[in-house]
Amino acid sequence: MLHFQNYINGHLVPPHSGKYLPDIEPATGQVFAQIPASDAADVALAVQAAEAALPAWRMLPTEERGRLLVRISELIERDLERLAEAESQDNGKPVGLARTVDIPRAASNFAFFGTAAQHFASETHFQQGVALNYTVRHPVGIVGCISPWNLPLYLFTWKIAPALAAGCCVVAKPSEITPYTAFLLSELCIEAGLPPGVLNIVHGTGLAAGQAIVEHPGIKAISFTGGTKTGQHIAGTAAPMFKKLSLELGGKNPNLVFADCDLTEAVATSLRSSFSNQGQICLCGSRIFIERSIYEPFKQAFLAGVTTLTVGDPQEAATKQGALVSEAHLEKVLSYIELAHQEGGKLLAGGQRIYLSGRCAGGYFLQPTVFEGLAPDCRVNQEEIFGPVVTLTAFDTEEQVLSWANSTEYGLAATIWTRDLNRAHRVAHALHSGIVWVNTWLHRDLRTPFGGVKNSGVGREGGLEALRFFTEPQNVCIKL
Ligand SMILES: NC(=O)C1=CN([C@@H]2O[C@H](COP(=O)(O)OP(=O)(O)OC[C@H]3O[C@@H](n4cnc5c(N)ncnc54)[C@H](O)[C@@H]3O)[C@@H](O)[C@H]2O)C=CC1
Ligand SMILES: O=C(O)/C=C/C=C(\O)C(=O)O
Repeated sequence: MLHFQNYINGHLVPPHSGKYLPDIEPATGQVFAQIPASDAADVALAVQAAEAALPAWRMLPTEERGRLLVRISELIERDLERLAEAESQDNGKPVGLARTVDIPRAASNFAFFGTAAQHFASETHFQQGVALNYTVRHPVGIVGCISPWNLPLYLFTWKIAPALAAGCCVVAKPSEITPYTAFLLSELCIEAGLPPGVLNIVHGTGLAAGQAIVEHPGIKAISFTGGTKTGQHIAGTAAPMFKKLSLELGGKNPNLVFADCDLTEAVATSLRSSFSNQGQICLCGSRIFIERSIYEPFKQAFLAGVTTLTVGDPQEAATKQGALVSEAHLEKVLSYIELAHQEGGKLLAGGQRIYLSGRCAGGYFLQPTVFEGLAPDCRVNQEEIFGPVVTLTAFDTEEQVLSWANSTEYGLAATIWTRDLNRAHRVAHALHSGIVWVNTWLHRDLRTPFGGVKNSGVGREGGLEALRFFTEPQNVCIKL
């Protein structure tokens, strides 16, 4: 049985309470590790360590901070295979996905922000003969980074790397459901020579460790990715304390397929945007709207594609769909499948839990599921399911599909499939969505602003936006 520890003040330490929580492998349903059940006492120690480390870290030349981040990135690349296997075991995702997407992206996050900070310039405002204003961007101080279970190391490092690059010290908490790679990261930070206290990783539940991070008065900003309800709760605690907040929350993303698209490409990418990571990505396109004249050909090709998505042991190379992250999450997704039936949906594919044999007999597997015939305003088409369940709906006009696409409380990402450039721009601008992809999906350039509107969040991550979030601008005005 593995035993993970907290990473506080440069050391791997047990939780103050001495208590541990079980970490379950979703593919088997078996406990494979114990994780610290940390609480406010551990968070207080982490903040103390961060406070001690902050003066030296913020004064370190940007290039030197960058060198350390690039070193961590290199160590992640060196350990790619081990990290990918750990991620797959902890999360249930196919190991091939962890190897090609999750872990390389975690390495890129550190390499990108290690160098991006060196290109982060501040503004001057010159009034001829009157005054010169210049802006200095100071690190916010100690910041809290709280991440979810769906892309564990990918999203954990997406927050930590810019915070460190900006000169902040960090108290971070990975999801208690997928803590493994965050623990391995602490070992790599020690090996890289990151000064003690600069990054502290506290494991435990949201209610104990997470809440303590949000409530600690020494922590000046919170960067959070997770469920919209949790984000709302965090904002309720942090906003009255005047903490800076970056919230990346849920999505119910529309995928708009126009008749003039490249159908083969649209189908292939829609299969990915529907079912990658078992549909557990906030960017997945769970509502597919297809122009009526190509509805049938799209549907037939899409359903043929679904039959190729082998569900199986995440460790096996042939597996395209692994396990859902937990039994509770599987139950939640199954309850939406039941709801889809009640709301009058016609099941086109999947819809059932899968019971594998052998090693994975106790795992949380679900068939990729497709419905049609559901009203755009029904609960299944309005609420975030966060699993391998999508709906197909035919539309007649651009106006109609836009009103359906914009009809949810979310506004994270949207995809448009068309060869008409004018339409692509027009529809993109009319979508209430932080991110719009045209003829692609999850094409990422780490310099771009990342985040949503409406209940999908507050603020933006990525590139300069992240560096701005982790710094406070100070204006200095000199009379000329
Ligand atoms: N936007 C996204 O990408 C994600 C959305 N979700 C959605 O949220 C639903 C619930 O999933 P959960 O695992 O419960 O996600 P969650 O939002 O509860 O968990 C995300 C992180 O927040 C922490 N947390 C929970 N309560 C907290 C609190 N009071 N203070 C501080 N930190 C806290 C958790 O420990 C975890 O590290 C999912 O079914 C899915 O619909 C879940 C994960 C990611
Ligand atoms: O930054 C990305 O490329 C993806 C981010 C995905 C999420 O925030 C999510 O699924 O929660």
